[in-house]
Amino acid sequence: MSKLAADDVFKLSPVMPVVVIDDAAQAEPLARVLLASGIRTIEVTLRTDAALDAIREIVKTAPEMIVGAGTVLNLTDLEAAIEAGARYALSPGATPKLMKAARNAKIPFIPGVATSSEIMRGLDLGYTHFKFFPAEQMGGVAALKAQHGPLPNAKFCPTGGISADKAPSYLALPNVLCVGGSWIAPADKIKAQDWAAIESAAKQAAAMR
Ligand SMILES: O=C(O)C(=O)C[C@H](O)[C@H](O)COP(=O)(O)O
Repeated sequence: MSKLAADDVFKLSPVMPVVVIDDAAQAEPLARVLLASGIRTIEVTLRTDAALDAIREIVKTAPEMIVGAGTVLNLTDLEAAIEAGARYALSPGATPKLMKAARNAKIPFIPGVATSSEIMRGLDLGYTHFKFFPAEQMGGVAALKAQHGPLPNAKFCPTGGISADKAPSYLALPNVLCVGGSWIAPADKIKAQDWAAIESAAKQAAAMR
């Protein structure tokens, strides 16, 4: 399978659903309902014991879904994500060690940043695409607007505290290619298998931009 670029990842969908999956059996129906709603990608956070199995399950049962791994905190997580079949990896932050090593990885790695210095460290190492985390708490739309002046080459997927009503103002910014969030498929709705609620939020998200 050809390697995606970070730019390709950011252009898959205006909204990247960030999910916490407790039971890998929920992965296939979740991927199916997102695909049917027009969402082609999903970020499975490596926060649960079931996460890697959930990624494997999606790769096997819903191959049209482009699955990424979130909460990739170190090289061990990155290797595990690649082994499970993730097509990209994201982190809430990034250590210099992880950013340096991940440049040669088989999948694109998207570091998390919250300040100008963190963005500049990433740019120095050749990264241009970043997760802005936690977006709302770190200044939201106004902060990203301010970063665009001095750092126009940095592109962002803001994530953290974003909801359906807040997403459009992020997506209108020139340095934002997509937004991430758990509001499309929150953990309680996945657990309850409330696919109808997830479908309705996903359809609304797919139509944004
Ligand atoms: O686990 C990670 O890799 C993260 O970076 C954290 C998630 O992106 C946020 O937890 C998004 O969640 P909401 O704020 O509920 O939309």
